[in-house]
Amino acid sequence: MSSSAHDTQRTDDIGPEQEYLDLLYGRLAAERAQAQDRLAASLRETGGTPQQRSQRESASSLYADRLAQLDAVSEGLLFGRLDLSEPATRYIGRIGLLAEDRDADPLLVDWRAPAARAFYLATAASPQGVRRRRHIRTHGRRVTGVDDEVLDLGAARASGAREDVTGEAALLAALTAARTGRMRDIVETIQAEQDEVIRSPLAGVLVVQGGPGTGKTAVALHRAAYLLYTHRAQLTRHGVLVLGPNDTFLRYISQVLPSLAETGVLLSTLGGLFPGVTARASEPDTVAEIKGRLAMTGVLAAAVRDRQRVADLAVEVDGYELRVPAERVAAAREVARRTGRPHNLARPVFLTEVVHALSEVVAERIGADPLGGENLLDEADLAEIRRELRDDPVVVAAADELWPELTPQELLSGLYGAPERLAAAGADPALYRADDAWSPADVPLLDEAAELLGEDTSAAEAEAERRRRQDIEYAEGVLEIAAGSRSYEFEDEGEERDEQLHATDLVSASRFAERHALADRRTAAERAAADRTWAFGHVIVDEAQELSPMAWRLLMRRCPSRSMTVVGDVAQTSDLSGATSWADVFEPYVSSRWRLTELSVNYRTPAEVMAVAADVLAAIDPALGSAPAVRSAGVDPWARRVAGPDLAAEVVAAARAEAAAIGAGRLGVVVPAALVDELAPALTAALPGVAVGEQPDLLNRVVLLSVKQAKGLEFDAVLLVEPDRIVADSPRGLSDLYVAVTRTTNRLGVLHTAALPKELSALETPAPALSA
Ligand SMILES: Nc1ncnc2c1ncn2[C@@H]1O[C@H](COP(=O)(O)OP(=O)(O)OP(=O)(O)O)[C@@H](O)[C@H]1O
Repeated sequence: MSSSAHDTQRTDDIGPEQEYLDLLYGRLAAERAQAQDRLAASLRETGGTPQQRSQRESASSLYADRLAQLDAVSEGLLFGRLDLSEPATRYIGRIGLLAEDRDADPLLVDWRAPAARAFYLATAASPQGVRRRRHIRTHGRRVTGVDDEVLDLGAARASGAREDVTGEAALLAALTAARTGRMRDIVETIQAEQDEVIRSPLAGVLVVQGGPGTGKTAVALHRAAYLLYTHRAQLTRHGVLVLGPNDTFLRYISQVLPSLAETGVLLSTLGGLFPGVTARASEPDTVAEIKGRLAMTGVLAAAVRDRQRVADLAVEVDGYELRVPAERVAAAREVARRTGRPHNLARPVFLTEVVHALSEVVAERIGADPLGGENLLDEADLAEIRRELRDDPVVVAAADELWPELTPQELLSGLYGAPERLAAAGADPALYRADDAWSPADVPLLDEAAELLGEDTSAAEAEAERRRRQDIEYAEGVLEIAAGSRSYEFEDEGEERDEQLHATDLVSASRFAERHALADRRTAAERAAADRTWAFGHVIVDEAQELSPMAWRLLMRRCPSRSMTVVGDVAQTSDLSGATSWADVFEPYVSSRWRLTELSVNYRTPAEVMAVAADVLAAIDPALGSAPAVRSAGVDPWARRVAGPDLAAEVVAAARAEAAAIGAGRLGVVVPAALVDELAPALTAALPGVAVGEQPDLLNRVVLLSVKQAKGLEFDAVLLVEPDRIVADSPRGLSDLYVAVTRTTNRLGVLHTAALPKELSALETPAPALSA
């Protein structure tokens, strides 16, 4: 792709655009000052009815949000201008700014507003009322350049400009810029097919299938920003979840939404979706695959039933042994199970039944008529006996032995740690594990267990009530102190004194406690992160092909509205329990009511590398077509065979050369998982700033990582080591190889000690087209 006459860079237009940018920054500062004043005023106000208080709180959070928004866009505030045939001019930016005279046209149109859409969609063939589209490049508050496209079909044809790409020069600049280790937003150069996905309606399941580098991640994040803008009230209340494959990836994408002035989105991995558990342990892929099977629902249900035991129950109460036979315990269990309640909620029923049985034994012992008549105890006596038994810790402990209250963690570690429990639940013995380290594949199982066990919230409710009383007592104390200190503390401070007089004279302790109780100021995203049962307003899943059926089950529970955006590539699936067909994933939940859309252009990987990747893709599935690259890098990928003992030294030498070739960019050294530890010492000793480890820091210039870790990431250069082992390491090894070769934005080099996998044979003899 090259810049054309149709797409011109103009220097004489910088001055006027700079003036406009100055005007916008002036307006931004004024809006900021206004929001700050309003926030301060609303924070100063106190008192009023609960309704007034809550109105004030929402106003405060509105002003605080606006302030955060205005601060977030100080970089790259303005990036586009449309000259319309009406005639009129429209400036497009990261947020909208109104003129001081609110009736006048807005000074800046938010990129998500309908009025901005032509910026992304207008082409020479379909100009949508646009005469000229201008990309305005800025650095800080300075305009550094403008690129114009005149949307005139004749001119476009004459110049040979591409019609499938908008803002060619700006796009090219974005794509060839050195990577930084953090993904950047693409708001200035969103392409038409991406815009379509971003602005797709909120409802329903939207699946976005696309090859590597087609912008799936970028589009998913911009869609989150768009949906929050368009459905602000609804989505701020319920929250938006963005699910990514691992923590390194989440850090990689973490700047995109803040740079679009959106922060209320929960970014999480599957391992982070069970509050209170950090699930990062690794485990064999085969074990994770078993855990991901839908059959685990049956296993867990059986595991729960297995914890509801039947045996003779014997307790010593008041020096006497009371015994309930196993048959009676079995009957109690049956009554509790028949309630259909989850395990922990059915437990009180079981306890009641057991206590009933015990009370009969007691009644028999102390109330039996020695003359053989009716029992001497009446119903009130029996009720009293039952109450005492129920409160007796010995009785409760004995019942717990048979029907214990369980947390999901207790159920699961109890199951994994005992071969006999695994057998009783019909589970694969491979799930046996001695420690308690949770892996991401455990999270959907913990969630399933939580559903099966239910939570007895009565203790938590009692605790909440206790806290409320404590707060009131505390408030009473505060009021007393305030009353005492009034006379001397605020003598000369009229306003504050008034405020104190109100507090002590007019407000009861309970109202005071209520007013000063910490309001839940957390955002929906923060509250959602702490709440296992949170129902999100929208769920966005990236690298969705990797999720297991059990993981989908969890996600569907978190998204009862089924308002979801799912992006992925079934050709890149590496997890054994991942998906190879979207229909298989969604049909069980929404039957055929999901929409599939495809992204068709690869923005990341250059044509030279895609020529190699195409052979790998064909080996995965000949029916899959690869997305064509939007540009060439002008560098041929290379492969070099080296002797086994020299591998580490060769990797160091090649890494050094590649790092030098990319200047300020980033180099990814992608190796088979087993080689990471082996190569790390040599590489870190020889090159400064090499990142390696479970969560390597991508800001480093050189990163050593496995394919699994490299998923979703990109580097200016990729050095791929021992590709044959990557293929051999997993049944999905070819998909891993496909992921590895498509991580580069520019250069690809391969080092191998064994023969190259045949899918990379294009690297042995450079293809004629490339060597030309
Ligand atoms: N319209 C665009 N303008 C500028 N850059 C873009 C555009 N679309 C995509 N890109 C860039 O292309 C690269 C690849 O995008 P992204 O990571 O979203 O692709 P992906 O489809 O998720 O890839 P993969 O499946 O391989 O992980 C990123 O650097 C992204 O910023």
